[in-house]
Amino acid sequence: MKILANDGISKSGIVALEKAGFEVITTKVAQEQVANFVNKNNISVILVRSATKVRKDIIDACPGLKIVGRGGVGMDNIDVEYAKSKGIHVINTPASSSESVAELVFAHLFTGVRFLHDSNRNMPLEGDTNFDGLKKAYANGLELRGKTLGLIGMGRIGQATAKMAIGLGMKVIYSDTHIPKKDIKVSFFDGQSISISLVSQTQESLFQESDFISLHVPAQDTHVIGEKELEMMKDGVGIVNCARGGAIDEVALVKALDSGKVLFAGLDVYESEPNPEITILMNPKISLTPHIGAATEEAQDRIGTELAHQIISLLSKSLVI
Ligand SMILES: O=C(O)[C@H](O)COP(=O)(O)O
Repeated sequence: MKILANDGISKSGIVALEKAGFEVITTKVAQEQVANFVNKNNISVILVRSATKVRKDIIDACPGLKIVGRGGVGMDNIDVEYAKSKGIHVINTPASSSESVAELVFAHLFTGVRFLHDSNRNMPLEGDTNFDGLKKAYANGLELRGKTLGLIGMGRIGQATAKMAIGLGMKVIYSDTHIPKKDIKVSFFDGQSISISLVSQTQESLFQESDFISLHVPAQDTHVIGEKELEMMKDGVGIVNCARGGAIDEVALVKALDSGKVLFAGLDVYESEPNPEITILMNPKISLTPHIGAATEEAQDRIGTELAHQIISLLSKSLVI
């Protein structure tokens, strides 16, 4: 059986799949050529990340497809129900990247409270005498310790973020209509652990109480944070979005950054991806990354291995012929 890993797959995934007798093709096929390539090469399994879309058109055009695999969490680039209705198995790897995304959330938080994104751009070149001026400009940093982090969404990534926040000495609050309460267990290097019980609260109260807010929601049809929600927040709040672009109204965010209502934003995802708006890209109060929450060697290694195991297991159960 042939597998097209169109957005790449880790070496560990390739090794496991090849060991099981699959041929893994990692050529990047342009979106409009995917159906043609799949049919021409008798591809049975297509593996994607967020870049390649597996929509109805591809599913209809490729009757030989048996499995669509998403190396990652969000399935918004795949017409999941339609694929299933055609007898195609759709799999993803929801647990593999939580720690990596949570660490990126903190990279943005630390960046925001110490202005790293701005100071990196402005450090004086040779002969420039403005070092002291910059020292003054970035003199009002904040500590995360002791501050309140509000998490919108308490799934796996929300929980991993909560653990790190608790480890740093932050107070964690959250809002998630699907998870009314959650015990967060933080384990330390010496084997000891603590467990903290959290209870979901309304988004409104979370907006009012949080010093920093991080989003952990799937793709949305409507904004979770817009003008009205921003108004409810504390003055000088910091906001991080490593979830999905549509969760924040970027026009309202830029306005709130300009007015000083929001101190900084850390964005890994954008309303118009892969070409974020220039007002976002040029904003000195936004720390930017190009949708790299899951882009660590460790996460991709786990993702590749998990995809391989799932594919092999589906076949061994004779679910896919
Ligand atoms: O949903 C996910 O898993 C993340 O958004 C990562 O997407 P990526 O695999 O395209 O990096």
